[in-house]
Amino acid sequence: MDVRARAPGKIILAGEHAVVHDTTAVAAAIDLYTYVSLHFPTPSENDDALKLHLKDIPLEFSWPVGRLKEVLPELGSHPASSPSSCSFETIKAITSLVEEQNIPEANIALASGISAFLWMYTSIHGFKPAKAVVTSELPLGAGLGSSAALCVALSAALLALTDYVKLDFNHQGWQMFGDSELELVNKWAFEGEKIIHGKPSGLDNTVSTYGNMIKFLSGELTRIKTNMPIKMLITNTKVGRNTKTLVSNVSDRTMRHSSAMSSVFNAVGSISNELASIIQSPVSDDLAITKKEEKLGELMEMNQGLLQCMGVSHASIETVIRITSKYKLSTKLTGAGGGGCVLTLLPNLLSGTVVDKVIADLESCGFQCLIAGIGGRGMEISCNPSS
Ligand SMILES: Nc1ncnc2c1ncn2[C@@H]1O[C@H](COP(=O)(O)OP(=O)(O)O)[C@@H](O)[C@H]1O
Ligand SMILES: C[C@@](O)(CCOP(=O)(O)O)CC(=O)O
Ligand SMILES: [Mg+2]
Repeated sequence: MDVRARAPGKIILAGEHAVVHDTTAVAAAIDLYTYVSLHFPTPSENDDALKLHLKDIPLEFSWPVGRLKEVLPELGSHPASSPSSCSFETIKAITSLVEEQNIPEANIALASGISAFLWMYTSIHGFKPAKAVVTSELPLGAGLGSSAALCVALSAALLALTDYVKLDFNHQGWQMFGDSELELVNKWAFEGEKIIHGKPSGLDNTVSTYGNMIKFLSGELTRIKTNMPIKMLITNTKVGRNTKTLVSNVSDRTMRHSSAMSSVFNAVGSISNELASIIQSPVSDDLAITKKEEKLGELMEMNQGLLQCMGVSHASIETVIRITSKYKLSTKLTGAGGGGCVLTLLPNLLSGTVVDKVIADLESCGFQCLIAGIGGRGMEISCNPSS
């Protein structure tokens, strides 16, 4: 039996980092996905290994199940219905299993994703031989939530082949999970994110699981119904960064200046709440939309100022801000910052010619632009992967 799961990336419209410190953030799924296929070998295949194929890189890893049993003896007996955190000892054991695979130095950032795979796989399926294949349309480590999309797609594919999920195996194409199943997927994905991010808020895995646009506060989501079309230009500065380090740098700054940082986080929370209410309030005509867009743009600029205050902006991000401000457009970083991707609000009445000019200007600096659909589908599963 094979399954294929997909989970979307995301953009954060307001509230990254502050959300880790328990303030509100607003995020939306985007129509770029990570896909995970899972195959259990039949007895005739005579395969006694757990295999992971990262197809886009491309890299393949293989662990004989005997080796997994030897290094992770206490795993494999845990019920998949109650997600648990990876202990310090287990993460050390998993790290040694990953190191044995001799990942090329250029791809070493993948180690945490591979560790998350090993933890989630062995926690849910124990030492059963299998092959997982991962592909992604998302840039990795660029602020669009590739880590969460990987964990959600993995969690969904793994759970789909347990008794905890009821699937329609005759269904052609993508199907959704029920509410309690989605909740379980999200919880396991959060455990995977912890291995990659250290201290995630849970925002990224939640929006990737449920899709749409959400407001998120202290682990709780509220769905947002948008009452206006929102178009964002996503610019990838192509400056590599790592969410775990950036989140930990912000926490260190918070330790040093707790009162000042708490005011910064509060201000971000107010921005997220105002942004969410603007998006949800009814609109009568184009003029009303333009007025709302002006407010949204201003809030994005304010949020960017506070992210700069947290120490997570970057020269490349400032360059995008400078270029887009020539066209009177508002820009903020999205995700953990330090490089990665940047959002620019594109007003609905902005002409295509101007958009083309902005993109040409940005791309002439070596950046890469894309316009993704916002607020779409969450995690889905296909039981007929070839269809
Ligand atoms: N398709 C994938 N295959 C393997 N690892 C992945 C994949 N997607 C994400 N990861 C893991 O997540 C890390 C990037 O996560 P992170 O730094 O949080 O940035 P972001 O989530 O914004 O892309 C990668 O370095 C890798 O360890
Ligand atoms: C910085 C943060 O708010 C978002 C990180 O997103 P990303 O991994 O950069 O896509 C961290 C979090 O919410 O866990
Ligand atoms: Mg991430």
